[in-house]
Amino acid sequence: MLNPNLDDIQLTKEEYERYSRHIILPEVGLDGQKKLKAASVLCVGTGGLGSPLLLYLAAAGIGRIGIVDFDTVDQSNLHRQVIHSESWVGKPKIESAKSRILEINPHCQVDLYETRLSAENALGIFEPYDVVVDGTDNFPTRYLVNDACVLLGKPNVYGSIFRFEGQATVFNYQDGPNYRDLYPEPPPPGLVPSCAEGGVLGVLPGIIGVIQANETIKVILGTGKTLSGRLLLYNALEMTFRELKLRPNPVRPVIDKLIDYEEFCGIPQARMEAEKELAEISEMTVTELKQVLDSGADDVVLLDVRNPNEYEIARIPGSVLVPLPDIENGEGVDKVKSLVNGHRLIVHCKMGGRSAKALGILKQHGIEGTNVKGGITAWSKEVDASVPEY
Ligand SMILES: Nc1ncnc2c1ncn2[C@@H]1O[C@H](COP(=O)(O)OP(=O)(O)OP(=O)(O)O)[C@@H](O)[C@H]1O
Repeated sequence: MLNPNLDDIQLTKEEYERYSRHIILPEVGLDGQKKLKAASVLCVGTGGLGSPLLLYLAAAGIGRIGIVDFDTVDQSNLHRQVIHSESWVGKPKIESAKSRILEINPHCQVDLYETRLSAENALGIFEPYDVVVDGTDNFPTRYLVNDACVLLGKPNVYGSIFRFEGQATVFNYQDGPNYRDLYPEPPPPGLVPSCAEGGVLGVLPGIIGVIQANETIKVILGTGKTLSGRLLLYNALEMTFRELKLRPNPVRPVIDKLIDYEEFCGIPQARMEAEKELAEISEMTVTELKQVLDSGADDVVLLDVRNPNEYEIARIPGSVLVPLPDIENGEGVDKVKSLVNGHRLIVHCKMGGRSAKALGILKQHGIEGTNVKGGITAWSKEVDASVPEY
C-alpha cells in the first residue's frame, strides 16, 4: 500500500544491511525503505523496458512485484532485454524474470500472470497493486493500461522507445494528466513502425526503463518531483533530454468502462484491408521461389523492397533492391517498370507485408507480380540457413 502503517512493517537485520545505502539517505530513511517493502508494483511487459525496471525495483526492495507477459524469450531480445539470458531462450519471459529477480533479492514476492492483458482481465490483475508500470510496445495495450489505471485510481508509470528516442512520464497521479491527454486519438494503424520493423538501440530501453523505476520509487516514497505533468523526451544519438508540459484536457471524454482497444486503434479494419490486399495479390512460398530460381529462368525479376540497410544485412542472391518508400513516392515505380520490361515480377521483403503493399501500388500502375509469403525470414528458416535472420 502507498501509505502503510509503518509500525506494522519490520526489516530484518539482513535487510538493514542490504538497504543501508538507501536508509542513510534522509530522503529515503528507514520509513522510506519500509514503504518500499510494503509497496506492490505491477509491471506490464517484461521486454526492453520491463527488464531494466524490474531489476531495479527488485534491488530497491519493492515487497511485491507482479509481472504480466505472454511471450517467450527470443534470441533477438537479448541485446536489450537484460533480465533474460541465453539459457532462457524459448522459455516464458515471466519465469525468466522471476528467476533473475529472486537471485537479486529473495525478499521480493513475485506474482506471475502469463497472459495477454485484455479488457477482460485487466481490472482483476491491476486491483491488488499500488502502482502500474507500462513496459509494453503497442497502442491498444497502452490505452488499456491507461483506462484501467484511471478506473482504479492507480498511477501509471509510462515509457516508450523507438530506434534512438524514448519518452517517459507518470500518468494519472495526484489529479495529473493521463495517456489520453497526451494522445486523445491513436495514430493510424501501421503509421508507427514497431521496434521489430524499425530497430532499437539496445541501451535505450535501459535508460528509459531505469527512469520508470526511479519514478515508481518516488511515487512510493512520496518524495521528490515526479514526471507527472511533464513528458520527458530523450534522444540517445544527440544525447539530449527535453521536456514538454502535459495538462489534463478539461473536456476529455469520461472513461467509465474498458472498451475493445484493438478496434479503437483501428487494427481490425487495417487487418481486413491488408487481408483484402493480399487476397487480390498472387502469392508463392519460399520453396516455390527456390524452384523458380534453381530452374535458371532468365525471365524473372526478384524485387526486394526492404530498406538499403536491411539489404546489406541479408539478401536473396539475384534480388534487386527498390525500397518501398521509393515505390510509395512514385520514384521507384519507373525503375520497377524498366526492370520488369516483359519479365515475370516476384517481390519480397522481410515478412511479406511491405512487399504486398508494394504490389498493391505497382498494380495501380499496371504492373502485376507475385508476393513471397514470409519474405526473407521464411527464406532463411526454410531454404538457406546461411542467410542471417535479423
Ligand atoms: N497486451 C499485452 N499483455 C501482456 N504483455 C504484453 C502486451 N503487449 C505487449 N506485451 C509485452 O511487452 C513486451 C514489450 O517489449 P519489447 O517490445 O521490448 O519486446 P518484444 O515484443 O519481445 O520485441 P520485438 O518486437 O523486437 O520482438 C513484450 O515482451 C510483449 O510480449
